[in-house]
Amino acid sequence: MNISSFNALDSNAAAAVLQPCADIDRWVEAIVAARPFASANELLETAATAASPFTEAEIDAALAHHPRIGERAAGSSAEATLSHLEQSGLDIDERIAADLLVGNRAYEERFSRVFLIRAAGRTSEEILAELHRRLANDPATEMAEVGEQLRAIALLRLTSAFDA
Ligand SMILES: NC(=O)NC1=NC(=O)NC1=O
Repeated sequence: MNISSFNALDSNAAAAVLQPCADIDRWVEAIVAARPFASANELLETAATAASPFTEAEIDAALAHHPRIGERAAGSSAEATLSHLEQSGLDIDERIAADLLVGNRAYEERFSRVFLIRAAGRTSEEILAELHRRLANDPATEMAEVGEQLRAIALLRLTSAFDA
């Protein structure tokens, strides 16, 4: 989509473009309200600022839709399609899949939410190493890291939506 057609959308339609990037109403509404944008980059800057930080409540609500790393996103929603696309580049073999399953479970036990990481541009080994590293985080540190990953995924999704 180009920025001028995004500017011209009514608020609901504009929000529908943004929601699959991060299902956080405050964030979506802040970007919609900041229109018109002179460029896609201006939209991205607004989005980055509005996502710094996401609150714990916003993060936990948004994570409800993220599939586990290594698992196929359920359904055919825009968000599920994006998740699948982002994870399709992962070269997950038997061993890695087993280690991710164990690691995801341990992470969910410890932090009571799904392990979230920007998968695009990372190998499955890097993701497994990050999972093990972050498992050792204290809850507050990990909360901040999750927020950063959610922000990175949202901005990546926005960038491809506006081919910025
Ligand atoms: N649990 C996850 O990390 N999920 C995801 N990471 C991505 O980059 N896309 C996802 O859906």
